[in-house]
This record gives sequence, structure tokens and C-alpha cells, in this order.
Amino acid sequence: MHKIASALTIAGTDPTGGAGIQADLKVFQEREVYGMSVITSVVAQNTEGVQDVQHLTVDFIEKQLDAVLTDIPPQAIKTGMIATVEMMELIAKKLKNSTIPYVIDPVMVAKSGHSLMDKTSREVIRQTLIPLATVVTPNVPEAEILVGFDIQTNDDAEKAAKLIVDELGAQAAIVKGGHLTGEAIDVLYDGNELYYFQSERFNTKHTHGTGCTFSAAITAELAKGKSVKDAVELGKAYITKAIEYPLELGKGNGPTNHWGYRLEGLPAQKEIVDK
Ligand SMILES: Nc1ncnc2c1ncn2[C@@H]1O[C@H](COP(=O)(O)OP(=O)(O)O)[C@@H](O)[C@H]1O
Ligand SMILES: Cc1ncc(COP(=O)(O)O)c(N)n1
Repeated sequence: MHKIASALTIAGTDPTGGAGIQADLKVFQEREVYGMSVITSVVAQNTEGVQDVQHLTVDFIEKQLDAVLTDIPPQAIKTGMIATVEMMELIAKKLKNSTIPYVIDPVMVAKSGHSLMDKTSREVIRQTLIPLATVVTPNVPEAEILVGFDIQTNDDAEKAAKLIVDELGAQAAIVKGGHLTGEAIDVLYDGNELYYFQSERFNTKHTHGTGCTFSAAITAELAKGKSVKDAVELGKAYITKAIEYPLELGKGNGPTNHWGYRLEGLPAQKEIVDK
């Protein structure tokens, strides 16, 4: 028998495998964490956009959650696409008294422009889920909605990360710079310190699912017991290589490359190889 950390993703699907549940499970597998999933919405989408969405009932989502939580309690949980207020309330109820590290990727709009969260939920997520988060990973448009001001500079991103922690009640927040220009800089505030995670910006259209992949990598490292700062450092390295070495797949915004980091390694790769 082998002991292994497990992680759970609660999110929507992508049948082409670049975003959502499918991307999360690929990351968990790559990072040597046992991956589990609860589906909130089934999404007909591909690299060209979202064609349609079917939400599962809250009752059925609860049954999936109970199936996992009563059998294989995960060492970390992430949520991605949670489209409705009722789904948020259910997840808040389930996680309210939990001590399991919890990563929120507050998915609101797909890169293709299709809304993945209804408008009321954008308000409600602030009150229901954000206060339960170990770390929240908004991109710039999502952070702007959460904090209510424009984000154009690193100073703005710092202010937003601080507000998400100090006023909205998350333990940590990282505002991602994928939607800004210049270097790809993400700003983390963990309640004590600000940290910058920086990489070259690659000129590529293969950015489908970057946010899902990044937050799943953070979740995997938290499941293995890393601190938020160390988990984000790993997550940033993983997503950077996944973007740097794109796969020739899809007619639109293609998926990232989950084997990208194998070409150059990650800070913690040695640990895996040594095991
Ligand atoms: N073109 C790029 N080159 C390098 N890193 C990028 C690029 N686009 C996004 N990133 C990084 O990918 C991660 C996900 O960011 P982002 O694309 O903003 O998320 P989302 O998918 O939620 O919009 C962040 O670490 C960001 O800095
Ligand atoms: C189920 C699901 N979750 C999240 C995203 C966001 O990913 P992106 O912003 O890269 O389109 C997506 N397209 N689909």
C-alpha cells in the first residue's frame, strides 16, 4: 500500500481537455497527487469558444460531494466554475467548518467571452465563499469585480490582493497579471507579506485554461503540505512552462502543455525524482 495526498476539484467541464475539471485532473496527476472531481456544470466548449452549458442540480452536486467527502477526504480542495448562487451556498455549507486548504479560482468569464457565472453570483461569491478561502486566484477582470476598482498597474494589483484578504476575509489572494501587458507578474498577499511572481510574457494564443491549470497546481502543492507561498511558486513555474511550450492542438486558443515543465524542471521536481 502506498500513501498519497489527494486533492478535489469542484468545477465545470471542458470536453477538449484544456480547461475546467479535465485540466485540473491532468495537473493533479502530473504533480503526483490523487485527483478527484465533482462536476458543477457540463460545458460544451472547445478551443474556439463555449457552445452551451448545462448546470447539474444542487441536489446532485451535493450527492457527488458527499460521495467524495465521506470516503476519501482530500488534503486540498479547489473550486473553479460555480455558476449559480445555489451552488455557492451548497459549497459554503459543506466547507464552512472544514480545515482543508481551499483554493478559489473565481471563474467568471471564459477567455472566449462567454459568461460562466451569473451576475448575482459575482456579488454572492464575496460573502459566501471568499471568506472560506486559503487562497483566491482572480485574474484582473475577476479581481476588478471582487474589489470594485480598475486594475492597471502592479500597485493596483497589490491593493486588490490586500483588499481581498483584509476586507473580504480570504487568508491569501494572488492577482494574476495574464491580462496586463509587459512581464507576466502575479501579486500574492498572504496577510503578512506581498510577493511578486514574475515570468517572461510569451506571445501565444495557446492560453485556454491557464487559470485552471495554475490554481490546480497550487492546490496540488497545498495537498502535499506546502505553504501558500511555496505552492504559488511551484504553480507559477508549472504554468509558465505549460505556456512556453504550447501543443499544436485546436483551431482557436489551444491548450497548455502539462509536460512543459519536464523539459526544464520545476523547483520541486528533484523531490519527485528522489522519491
Ligand atoms: N502570455 C503569457 N505568458 C506568460 N505567462 C502568462 C501568459 N498569460 C498568462 N500567464 C500566466 O498564467 C497564469 C494564469 O493567468 P491568467 O491567464 O490571467 O488567468 P485566467 O485564465 O484566469 O485568465 C498567471 O500566472 C499568468 O501570469
Ligand atoms: C469549465 C471551465 N472552467 C473554466 C474556464 C476558464 O478558462 P479560460 O478562461 O482559459 O477559458 C473554462 N473555459 N471552462
